[in-house]
Amino acid sequence: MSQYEFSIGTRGSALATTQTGHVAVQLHEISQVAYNTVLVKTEGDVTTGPLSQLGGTGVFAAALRQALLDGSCDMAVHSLKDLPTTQPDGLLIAATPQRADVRDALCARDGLFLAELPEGATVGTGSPRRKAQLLAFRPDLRIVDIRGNVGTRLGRVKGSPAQKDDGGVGRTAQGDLDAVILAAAGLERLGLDSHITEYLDPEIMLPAPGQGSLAVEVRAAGSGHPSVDTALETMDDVDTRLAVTAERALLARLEAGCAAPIGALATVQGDTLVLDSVACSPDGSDTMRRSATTQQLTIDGAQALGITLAEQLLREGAADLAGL
Ligand SMILES: NCc1[nH]cc(CCC(=O)O)c1CC(=O)O
Repeated sequence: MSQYEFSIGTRGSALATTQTGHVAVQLHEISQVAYNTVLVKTEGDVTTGPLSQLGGTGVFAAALRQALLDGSCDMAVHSLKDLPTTQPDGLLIAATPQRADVRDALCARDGLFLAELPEGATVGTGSPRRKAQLLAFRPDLRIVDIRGNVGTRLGRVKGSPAQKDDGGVGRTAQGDLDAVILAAAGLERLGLDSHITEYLDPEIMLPAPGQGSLAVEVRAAGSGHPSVDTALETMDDVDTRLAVTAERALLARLEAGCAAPIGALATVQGDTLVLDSVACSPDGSDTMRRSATTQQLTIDGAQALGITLAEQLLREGAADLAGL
């Protein structure tokens, strides 16, 4: 049985390899099955230019999914928020591990909070969702479209500390922005959370559907290793699964992708699943926040909740508002 091992695919970024490494180690510890890692290059990694203009959704996920389908690997670990809501034939999400911090994080110069940034301060983000919600709260801010990996983005902040051992934060000669916004989960997974100057309250900044959550995807027939399949079941977190199912159902019903100024966050509170959502005009001048709840704590119940809330948003004009 020495050849018995599973093969786990990952993108090459520091965030992707870190996330995949954690999942692989956990699966190995539960199943005692050995593993190997397969590096997969994706279009999102090689294309430069504004993220919001990259062709369609799923640039990060498509190549990983192809590697799964053609048998180059047995499972793939995705950031769920980068995963298109349409599930390809032949693949399924076998586990959504317990979710990390869902919030967006401000990484500002000089320890500043969002409310303390000076009039007209520059904030870097490539996300229309973050841009719109920032401007809704602080219309004076100047939002700068940036992209690149987490370390590159942190390096854009003025006076960001040069550290060789902090995950490759390349200090540009000096930063040019007052702040950037990144997902807290990614920063924490990379051990870079010391750069966070404020965890943004979801009342101000609703995260992307699926933010902070990983998805372990396998072929429909499973990973090919019964004890690894069992380990995947063990790793699946029910509350996370319910929450992200509701958030993604909302996104799918809105026919919106990760480039839309739409935020959503579901949480299990006792016996209730609460779904909060926001649709914004791209310039943040107009926002529509709506919430709904269900006591049906099942996948079907979560899906219905997302669809119901999306349909309410659409009835009230969210498609025109958010440019969907
Ligand atoms: N779009 C890139 C991406 N995909 C997942 C994360 C962070 C981790 C997560 O949200 O699970 C990030 C970076 C970011 O948005 O700051």
